[in-house]
Amino acid sequence: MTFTVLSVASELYPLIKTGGLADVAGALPGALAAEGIAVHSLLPGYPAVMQRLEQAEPVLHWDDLFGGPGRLLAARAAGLDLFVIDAPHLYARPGSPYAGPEGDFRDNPQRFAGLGWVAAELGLGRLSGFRADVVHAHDWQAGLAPAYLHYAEASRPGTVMTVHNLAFQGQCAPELLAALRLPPQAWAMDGVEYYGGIGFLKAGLHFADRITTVSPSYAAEIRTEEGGMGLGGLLRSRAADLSGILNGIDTAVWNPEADAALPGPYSSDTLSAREASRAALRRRMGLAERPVAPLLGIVSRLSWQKGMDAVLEALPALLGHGMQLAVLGSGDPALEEGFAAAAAAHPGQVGLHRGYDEALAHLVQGGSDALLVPSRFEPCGLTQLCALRYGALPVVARVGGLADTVIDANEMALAAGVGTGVQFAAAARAPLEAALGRLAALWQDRPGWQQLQRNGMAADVSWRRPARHYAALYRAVA
Ligand SMILES: Nc1ncnc2c1ncn2[C@@H]1O[C@H](COP(=O)(O)OP(=O)(O)O[C@H]2O[C@H](CO)[C@@H](O)[C@H](O)[C@H]2O)[C@@H](O)[C@H]1O
Repeated sequence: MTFTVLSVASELYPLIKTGGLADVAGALPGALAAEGIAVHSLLPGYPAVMQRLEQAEPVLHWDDLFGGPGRLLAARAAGLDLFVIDAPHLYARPGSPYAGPEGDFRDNPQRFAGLGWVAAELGLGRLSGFRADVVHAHDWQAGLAPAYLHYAEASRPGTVMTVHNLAFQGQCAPELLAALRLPPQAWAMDGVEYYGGIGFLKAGLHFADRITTVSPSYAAEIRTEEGGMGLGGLLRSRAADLSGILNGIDTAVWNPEADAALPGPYSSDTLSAREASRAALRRRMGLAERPVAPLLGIVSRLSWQKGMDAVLEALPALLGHGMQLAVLGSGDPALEEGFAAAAAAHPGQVGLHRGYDEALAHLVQGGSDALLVPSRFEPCGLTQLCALRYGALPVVARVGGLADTVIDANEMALAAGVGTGVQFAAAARAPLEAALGRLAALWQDRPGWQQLQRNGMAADVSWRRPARHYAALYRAVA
């Protein structure tokens, strides 16, 4: 019989995406198919999702799904097998899946309890003809699924909880316990209680059979007091069940040899053809033609996590090396303003595109000489993987998945011919400045630089290896 996994996530590329979670949830099913694992993805029926469904068929109905009627649709879209929760009172809101103009939706606890509860229903076999061997919950939005499955006190599938970002934990008031269909005994340290409230991620981390996060280094970091962000103790107590599995990227979506967002294709054998992408990026970002020093790119949420304040602080040093900066991002208004001011003060040298633009993200990867990722913490990071594949040298903070995926071009690595980028100590001005100095020195040796590009482009950043790890984990918990 086919081994089946129910993947539960609040985002799924290409249907709905605010960050890397969507990329992972969208790419893993295809990669797992090669391992003989069939994945069905459960997600909320936001308008953007409902519009894209093919062959949607109602298969379950509830009169009261956390405040209104709901249906479960079995559907396909973008080559994925989906279960979509059609519950307009919870999900029929345009824009972000989490927030409106006034901030986070106040009923997010009910909205994502709905996601976890339907996951548990499916896991418990309520839909005839569907049986999951494993329920895989991603991030806090799916965190209650393992709790509902536990409290059902019935035969249940294995459960896996994956942390994509420990900073987002999903908490709500204790008074909601009954409204969220959690039994009274759930109100305990040994249950969903978390610092006096109900913790969605805490619940998932407590009840899931296995916990994963998206890199081995982050798996170690989150067991520390500081990296644990309040959950370090729990994660230490579950250390035996916690592992890190690196993310991959979809190498069909991210392929410089066939990318419609680039002016032309290139490969590691035809690096000179990359020039056209660099010229296009310069035009797009209003940057001067200036081949004397590397053009640095950023594709990022502009946030504290991503260390973008350090980039602004190190900007004089960056410009002092003659480097240029092309920034694609949005987020924290103060940081957006900071980069806008920098672009205004240094026309032709600093370019900014505020907002989210998928095609431009590809052009930044294809046109930059190096990609800056100075995160304070980074569970895995996907943009540095894209950079490796596109021949942009990743310049990354030595944290989490950035430390695990980029080989620092230090002397030994250069001598061994294995470097792929530059690492530096943390998201602070001085180490970043030092890293820029090293980058400028590497740039002086053009054949050496091209070797680093080729090393990066030869790295396997696909989902092949990670999918094997997930498959082994699933089979171990089923
Ligand atoms: N302005 C913009 N325009 C277009 N595209 C943009 C963009 N800004 C960001 N992106 C894209 O959004 C994704 C961001 O993914 P990341 O993994 O880098 O970070 P994120 O913090 O969202 O994910 C969290 O989950 C993922 C998945 O596990 C972890 O890798 C990560 O460390 C963790 O913080 C990438 O695909 C990137 O190209």
